[in-house]
Amino acid sequence: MNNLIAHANEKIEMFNQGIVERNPAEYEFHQAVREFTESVIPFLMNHEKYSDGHILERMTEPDRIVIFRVCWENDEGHICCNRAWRVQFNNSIGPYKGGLRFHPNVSQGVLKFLGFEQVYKNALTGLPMGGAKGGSNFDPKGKSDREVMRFCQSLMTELSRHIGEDTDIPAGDIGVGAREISYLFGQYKRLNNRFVGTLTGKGLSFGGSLIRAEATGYGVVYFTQHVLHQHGQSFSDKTAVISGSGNVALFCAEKLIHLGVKVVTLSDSSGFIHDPDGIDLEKLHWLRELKFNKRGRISEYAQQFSTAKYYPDQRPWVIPGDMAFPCATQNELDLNDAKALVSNHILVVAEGANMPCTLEAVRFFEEKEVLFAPAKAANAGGVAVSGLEQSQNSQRFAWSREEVDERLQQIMAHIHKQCVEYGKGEGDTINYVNGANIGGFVKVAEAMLAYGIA
Ligand SMILES: NC(=O)C1=CN([C@@H]2O[C@H](COP(=O)(O)OP(=O)(O)OC[C@H]3O[C@@H](n4cnc5c(N)ncnc54)[C@H](OP(=O)(O)O)[C@@H]3O)[C@@H](O)[C@H]2O)C=CC1
Ligand SMILES: N=C(CCC(=O)O)C(=O)O
Repeated sequence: MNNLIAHANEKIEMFNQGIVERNPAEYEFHQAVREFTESVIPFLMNHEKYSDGHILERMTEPDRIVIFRVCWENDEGHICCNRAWRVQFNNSIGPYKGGLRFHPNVSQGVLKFLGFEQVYKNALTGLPMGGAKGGSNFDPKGKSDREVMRFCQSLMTELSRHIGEDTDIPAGDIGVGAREISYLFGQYKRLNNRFVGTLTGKGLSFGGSLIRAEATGYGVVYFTQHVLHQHGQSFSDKTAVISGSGNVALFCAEKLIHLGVKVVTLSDSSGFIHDPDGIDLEKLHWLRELKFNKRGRISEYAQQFSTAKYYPDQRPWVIPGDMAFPCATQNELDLNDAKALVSNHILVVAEGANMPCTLEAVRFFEEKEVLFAPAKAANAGGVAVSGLEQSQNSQRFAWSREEVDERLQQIMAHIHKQCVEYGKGEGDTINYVNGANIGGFVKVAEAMLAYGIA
């Protein structure tokens, strides 16, 4: 057995050395591929059918990357210039599908990690969706609505050449919410004179789906329920620490509160608030108004509610809780944060954000037998309901809130089932990282091998 493990580790190191050489300085992409191959290469060694065909080399090379300039005029009449990308990673099982991110730290390497993760996340949903990701280094923070509109219209003028309802369907992500999707879709419709579902996360009056805004946050909670149930646990009498205060974090908090969980933290890029009494639905409603409409800062919560305290320039993982939901951004929870959570007897960590835990943190949770729900399984609810939005658009019929939520719950249950099937370890243990990576891999690999050398 030790020889087998040594051989697998040697193959993993050799493959990832090639990834680093072929993709210089794209550190987030290296990290995503390393985590994936640490699950898949040992699986390949026991499944000959996948080991030829150069499958991993092909899977870790995007089909194409479009990179383009976006020029726009600010409110002072000055010309501004940003860079944008669309990484169309893999459409083996369906048209490219994935979000658009507007943030100053967006780079090709970040979007390749996001696009790569999206391929296997989308595969786990069971819906016909390939993987892609796009975005720009444009910072929507502090911009007027008109400036955001001008930027979105300029970006879509180029992006529309590369997308379509059967080609590539973008959606939201960090910095791309309802406002941005509306400007992008309006420009796409104008340029093409076609009203088709080429973006998801649209407004309800123009083809959007009920529950899409809530879907990622709700889905993380549904998935976590399955993980706890699988291990004889439940949400009863539990406390949750959450990071972020955007689309994913606020609806994760909402669903947890609905299910009786005490939510005690939320954060943004300036710091976090701790409310020991718990964030209730009334406080959450105030927060949604603050974040989505007034575009305020989380620090204002502590000014509004005297039970809460604001911690500038810190992350919430020092606050004791049973469950941690990182819902902000990549690598926001490192080894020191993981040690703090374990010292406070954390029971489960569920990733609402994409790759929020560093590899060292994930390995530490594994070593300490913390229940760990990885992003490509736990946060797939958003893209799943995006897929359901496409289904509704195709049939030109909208389902009720209950119908969409029921389908979302079924999809999250299906994802959990695949994780159990492919993640079974010794005894009754389940490695959800292996389960998600291998479950996603198998579906994509079957299609790629069937196509031959393509
Ligand atoms: N939207 C979706 O459908 C899905 C999103 N995700 C992932 O969930 C995460 C959050 O996305 P979403 O809620 O949509 O985005 P939002 O823009 O709505 O919210 C992002 C939140 O994260 C915080 N944040 C962003 N960058 C940083 C940073 N560098 N350091 C600390 N905090 C940061 C923001 O704070 P501030 O306001 O200060 O910037 C904000 O509170 C991302 O990883 C995204 O990829 C995953 C699946 C689906
Ligand atoms: N940002 C998203 C949602 C993508 C989508 O809905 O197409 C993600 O899954 O990371």
